[in-house]
Amino acid sequence: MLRFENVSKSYGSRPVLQGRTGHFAAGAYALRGPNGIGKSTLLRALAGVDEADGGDIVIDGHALGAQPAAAKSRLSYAPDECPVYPFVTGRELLAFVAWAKRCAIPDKVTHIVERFGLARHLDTRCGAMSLGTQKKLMLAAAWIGEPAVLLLDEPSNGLDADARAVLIDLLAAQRESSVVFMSTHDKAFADAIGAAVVEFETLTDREHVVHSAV
Ligand SMILES: Nc1ncnc2c1ncn2[C@@H]1O[C@H](COP(=O)(O)OP(=O)(O)OP(=O)(O)O)[C@@H](O)[C@H]1O
Repeated sequence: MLRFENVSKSYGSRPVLQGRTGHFAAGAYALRGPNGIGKSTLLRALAGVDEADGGDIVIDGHALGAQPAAAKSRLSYAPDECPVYPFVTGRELLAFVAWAKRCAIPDKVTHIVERFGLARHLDTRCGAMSLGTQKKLMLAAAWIGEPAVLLLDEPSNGLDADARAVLIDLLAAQRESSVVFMSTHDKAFADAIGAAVVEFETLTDREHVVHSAV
């Protein structure tokens, strides 16, 4: 479902990703590694948000380079910090994501919005939301479009205890049918989801990784 090979990325003359390779079947995976090693950079490259300099990325059978629209329609990405426009309301953000994915907002997302207690914030501008509320909104949006691959950057960061429990429940269910590939320093959260630990350093072309964690 998620396959990437020899992914590389530099910022200026500084290489951050070199030869990162991984194959992942449906399941949940907790990407671990020290601060600054490149986890967020890898997730952005896999999402096509920040284009890789080299390598191949395939999302649910679609090459991100050759078929970007098809590949992006099969993935969702929730960044750690929300790059949302401050003047857009929560409702407008969800509508925008649905428009970008050429689909309606599914009942499941409406249900997630309710479970996160987001309904009363939907007409608030994102810039006026707390960081935790913005985070919940971005996470709810990740369920739009029935993604085969969910790329989540530090998904438990900033969530209150109730929202964290809801997210654990959602991801534990989602891993049965999708790849949930998330960076996290939160071991208890990853364990509660039943996520397999993937050390960033092991994602190399020297050690060809094939993971299955359902
Ligand atoms: N847009 C950018 N421009 C220049 N350098 C960047 C940029 N984004 C990230 N970096 C650098 O790339 C390296 C990897 O950063 P990244 O955020 O991917 O690490 P990380 O493993 O996710 O860290 P953390 O665990 O702290 O979230 C860091 O040295 C960072 O300073």
